[in-house]
Amino acid sequence: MSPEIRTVTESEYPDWMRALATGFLMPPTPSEQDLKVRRSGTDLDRTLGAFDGGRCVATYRTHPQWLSVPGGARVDANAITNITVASTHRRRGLLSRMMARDLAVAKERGDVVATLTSAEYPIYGRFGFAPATSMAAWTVDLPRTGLDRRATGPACGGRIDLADMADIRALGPALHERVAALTPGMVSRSERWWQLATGVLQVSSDPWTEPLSALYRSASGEVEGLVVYAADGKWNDAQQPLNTLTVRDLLALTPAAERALWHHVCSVDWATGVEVPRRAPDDVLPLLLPDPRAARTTSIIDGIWLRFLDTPRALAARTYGTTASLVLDIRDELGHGGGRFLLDTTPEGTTCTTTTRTPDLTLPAPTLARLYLGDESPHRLAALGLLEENSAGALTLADHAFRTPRRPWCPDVF
Ligand SMILES: CC(=O)SCCNC(=O)CCNC(=O)[C@H](O)C(C)(C)COP(=O)(O)OP(=O)(O)OC[C@H]1O[C@@H](n2cnc3c(N)ncnc32)[C@H](O)[C@@H]1OP(=O)(O)O
Repeated sequence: MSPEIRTVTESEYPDWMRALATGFLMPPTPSEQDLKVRRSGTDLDRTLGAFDGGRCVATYRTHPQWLSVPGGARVDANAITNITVASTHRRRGLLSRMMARDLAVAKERGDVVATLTSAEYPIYGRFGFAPATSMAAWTVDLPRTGLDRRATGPACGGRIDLADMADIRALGPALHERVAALTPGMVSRSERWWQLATGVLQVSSDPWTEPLSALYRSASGEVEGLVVYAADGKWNDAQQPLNTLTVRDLLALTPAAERALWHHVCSVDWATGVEVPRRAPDDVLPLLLPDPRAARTTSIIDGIWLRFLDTPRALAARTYGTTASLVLDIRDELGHGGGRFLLDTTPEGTTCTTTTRTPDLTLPAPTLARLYLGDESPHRLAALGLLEENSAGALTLADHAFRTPRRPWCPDVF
């Protein structure tokens, strides 16, 4: 008999957690404390398990989320996480069954998109997802930056103040929301997210050490940025400091804050390197340095993966770079996001409605997901055979409409 897929009950939760830890190749038995902390962040109504002979053999969980889109609006997202299938039950369709069930529920609930961050690239394309943001890892060779190490603070009238975790907890959430309104691709951070980031809640599988932090305040005293970083404490045999700082979070509301915070991190005594694991590929970091070659991108990978549940609402929620009228024929093999839509966007507003008009562009829903937040160029996607131009000029128009001045970015993995 094939395993039964259903929501998980309170008494089954420890078994579900054991299956999750096993699937992620972690020590399978969570401590009582870990169970308590993880349970407090789990909505059992949105937690699926597959059960075979009374044992949990697959896990799947979702939580509510908003996703920031170009122009600053937010769309409701079904954020998917904690997916595992036991090695004894892999490739028998369990993920496919859990995904089909959950996407239908999310659509019914009225979510506009589903989101996830993917453990491995090949898993989710078949379910209509595609990467909508990119994540770059940067490494900075501090002795080569050419920065004036005598400089002590921002030149623009603002100031940097050292902070502690209580400051970050108190001031971070509002700052994050303001930055998200300017940054397509960012997703909501719950109170729990801030508690985990600042050590109020801790789980042994993700050990937390208290980081260093600082705030940027504008000349008028307003908090416009924060940075959170940790040092690795390394020295060489000749008793010379060789610390590498790892930036856990850097949020900047204004260019002045962004410049000041990078300058601060790149000027800390004892530090010879800075690692920045999750930034946009077009981050201004290198160009802030007198020698931009001191900052290298060490990897660029996919960030947030997106699939449409309500395509017209998603398209109407964002703003566009130019006035455009485009008929998009969207193919979605699993349903939920397909159809032919007329996207009409003017400075006064945007509408997106079902139409029978001849299409200007034909594309699968995952291709639209790549375009949606502005990370990709329709011309590039057409060159890859992922998008078809049906009327002359439509590609160029779509390029001007969909691209954003700076690439979308999501600093979070969930
Ligand atoms: C959002 C997150 O939580 S990301 C974390 C995802 N989890 C993991 O990576 C943990 C380790 N991996 C696993 O637990 C499992 O391999 C899973 C969950 C990725 C896949 O579960 P399964 O039940 O084996 O998937 P299912 O049988 O439904 O596969 C459906 C299709 O996807 C393909 N597929 C599934 N996983 C993978 C993969 N990792 N790489 C490539 N193809 C894959 C299957 O081959 C199958 O293709 P087919 O229809 O052409 O035969």
